[in-house]
Amino acid sequence: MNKIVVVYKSKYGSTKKYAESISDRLNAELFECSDIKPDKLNEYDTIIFGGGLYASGINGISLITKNYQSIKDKNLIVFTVGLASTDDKEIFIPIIEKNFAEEMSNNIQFFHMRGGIDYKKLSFVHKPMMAMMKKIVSKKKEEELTDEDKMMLDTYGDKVDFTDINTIEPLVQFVENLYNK
Ligand SMILES: Cc1cc2nc3c(=O)[nH]c(=O)nc-3n(C[C@H](O)[C@H](O)[C@H](O)COP(=O)(O)O)c2cc1C
Repeated sequence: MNKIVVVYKSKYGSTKKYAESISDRLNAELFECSDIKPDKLNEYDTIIFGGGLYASGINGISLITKNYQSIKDKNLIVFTVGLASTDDKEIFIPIIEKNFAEEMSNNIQFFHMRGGIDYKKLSFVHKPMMAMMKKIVSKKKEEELTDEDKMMLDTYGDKVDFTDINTIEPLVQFVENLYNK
């Protein structure tokens, strides 16, 4: 019997929302990252991991990278959730390069979804981080600003929610195709 698991790490809830919908659609078991022991991953033949983006790091991704050798023969899927627009997939190349060794990134299927931010709810660690990022970006010349920088400056201090559950569809179809071959 084929088994699928969805594991997620979510600080403010966007990644959790996507992970729950993906597990519903695929009839997959669902775990918050800290509720699953690495050994348990061996029970599944498809592992879907989702994590929020924090300063280009993927929250919780060490579950996959640290245990890669024992899970590398499985279907591995990682989805990220961040504020940045997902229209241009090129912007995720440096994020993948930062988080994974080349062998891993060649063997993992990636998907990117959009999250949100509510500055009022940021933790005591994240609030000054965002203030620092704003300070750095504000010093850039207009022509040096990336789309991501502009979006951050436009939404700084506010509450924005770009989550769109329909954007799980490519991931869901990818996994369904694995089983319909
Ligand atoms: C300190 C901090 C750093 C962030 N860095 C990034 C980033 O590098 N790229 C990005 O797209 N979004 C970034 N975000 C936005 C989060 O990824 C976004 O809020 C996402 O919805 C978080 O998902 P979660 O609530 O499931 O953890 C950052 C947010 C905070 C608070």
